Amino acid sequence: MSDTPEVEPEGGIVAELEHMTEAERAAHEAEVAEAVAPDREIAVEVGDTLLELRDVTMRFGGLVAMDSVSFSIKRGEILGLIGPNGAGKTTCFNAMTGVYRPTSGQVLLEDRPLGRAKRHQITHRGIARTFQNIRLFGEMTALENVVVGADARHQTSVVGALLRLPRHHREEREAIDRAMALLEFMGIADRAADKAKNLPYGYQRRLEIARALATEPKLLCLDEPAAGFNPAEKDELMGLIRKIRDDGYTVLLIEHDMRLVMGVTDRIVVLEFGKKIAEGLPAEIRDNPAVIAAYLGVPDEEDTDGAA
Ligand SMILES: Nc1ncnc2c1ncn2[C@@H]1O[C@H](COP(=O)(O)OP(=O)(O)OP(=O)(O)O)[C@@H](O)[C@H]1O
Repeated sequence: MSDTPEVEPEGGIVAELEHMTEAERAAHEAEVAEAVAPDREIAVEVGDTLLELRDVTMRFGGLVAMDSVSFSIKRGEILGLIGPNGAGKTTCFNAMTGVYRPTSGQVLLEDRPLGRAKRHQITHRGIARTFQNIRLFGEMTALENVVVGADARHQTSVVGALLRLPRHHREEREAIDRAMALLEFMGIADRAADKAKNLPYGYQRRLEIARALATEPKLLCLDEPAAGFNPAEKDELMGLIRKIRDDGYTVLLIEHDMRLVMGVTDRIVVLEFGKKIAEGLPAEIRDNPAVIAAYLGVPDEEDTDGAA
């Protein structure tokens, strides 16, 4: 982030796409997918535990936002984290990403406790997240926002950047190429050169995801990515989340829209008043009496959407 380059999108990539044959386009899409998931061996180990919460408790004064919560996320899965408002879902993300340190209990990534690791160290270890309220650099272009995300992975030092050493140049070029591939993967490459603040809302949400992916995370945590979306946009987002997983990423999803959650997740963990009340396959969760009771009297998602 010390030396954010002036970033120009690759010459006419979107225009080029329009003139491609079907075969050329398929080959190009495969290239994009390859660029988006550079660490393909992650897919080989699908099923191992990637992240584990062990009896995590999070207190704020007298309020217990998480009460001895335990669950794990397996590599290659899409895990849903649901629960009524105030159940502790975002607190759970915050405890996993170094925003808060658990009052007690442990978060382990690949069997190693996160311990006292700071946010940037946790990003380096492989956890990336988006936020309920969009947090982009509004004055930067879409492409620059993603390049800044990729900066978290750079090897070169500040001195290297200041002296414009060849290694710095190479990394800068690679970061721009990968950022462009990420924008394309998320379907927003046509606005790469626009300032983030001028992008339509749906583009901003997808840009947040592209930026999180730029850090090459082992685990991508999405906090209500469909907030404010209409049904068609939600369907598109479901497709994107599946595509991200199919590219070898593991996804943890907080979402209020039950149709989206049931339609895209492999497993679901349910919180209520800071406690885990259920865990299982979407069909099991849908029929679980404790879950149904937790949601009774809670406004329908159609009413709460857009409020985030
Ligand atoms: N920094 C904080 N200080 C005090 N209380 C907090 C803090 N962060 C969260 N809480 C409280 O912890 C509880 C859980 O909040 P959290 O935001 O995790 O719920 P949530 O399940 O994400 O809710 P929503 O669906 O509304 O986003 C709430 O009662 C909230 O007020």
